Amino acid sequence: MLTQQELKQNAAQAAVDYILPMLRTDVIVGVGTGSTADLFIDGLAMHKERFRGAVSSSDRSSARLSALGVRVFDLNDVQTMPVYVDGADEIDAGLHMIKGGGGALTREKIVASVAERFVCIVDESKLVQKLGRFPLPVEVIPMARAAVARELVRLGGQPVLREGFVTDNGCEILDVAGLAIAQPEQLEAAINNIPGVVTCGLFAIAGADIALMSTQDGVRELRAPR
Ligand SMILES: O=C(CO)[C@H](O)[C@H](O)COP(=O)(O)O
Repeated sequence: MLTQQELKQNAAQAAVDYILPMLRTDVIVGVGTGSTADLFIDGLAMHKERFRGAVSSSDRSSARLSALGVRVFDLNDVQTMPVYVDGADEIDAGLHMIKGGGGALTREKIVASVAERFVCIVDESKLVQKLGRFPLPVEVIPMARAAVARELVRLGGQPVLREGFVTDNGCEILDVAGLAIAQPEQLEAAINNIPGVVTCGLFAIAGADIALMSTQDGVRELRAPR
């Protein structure tokens, strides 16, 4: 029986194997944030001579990449990336995700939007029939925290401020429990439209293109049905 850590390691290694054919000395790789992404960074860094560098979605991942000798680029200096690799807190069969457990959701959405392909690395515990068991992180401008929270209650959620946490963008996170996420694209748009919301952790309008999901029987490749 593989532990969750071993499952994460297998998903991360599968992503390294998946992107190896894309690496060239002018290629920049998009890199996510979290414990699974950390394992991907460690594996990726072993091939650092084969690609130019990385754009990361958090100060934490940038520090890990730099410490392992991978050059970290500012997204403003990068026009294209073949791939963005990141974990998720939940993923459904349509490859819609909830992300932001680590608080990096906004930069994750930005870097992913520039990359040609989003490869999600998860262990099978993250696969759900319907998103919403994991409280949805919503990054908010601090002065709008209470106003946004009232709107989230109107949408049926129970927002809780992530105490003592400030994002890399100097903002706050509301973790919203109790949302029935029947239509993830519509809910993502509705929440992102609330004044004061920087972004929400639903990645549904643009979900993952491929998920490498590790199971007790090996890594399964899931593709978005679009
Ligand atoms: O969205 C994220 C961070 O903001 C992570 O991808 C998500 O929280 C999954 O993390 P882990 O791989 O540690 O389970």
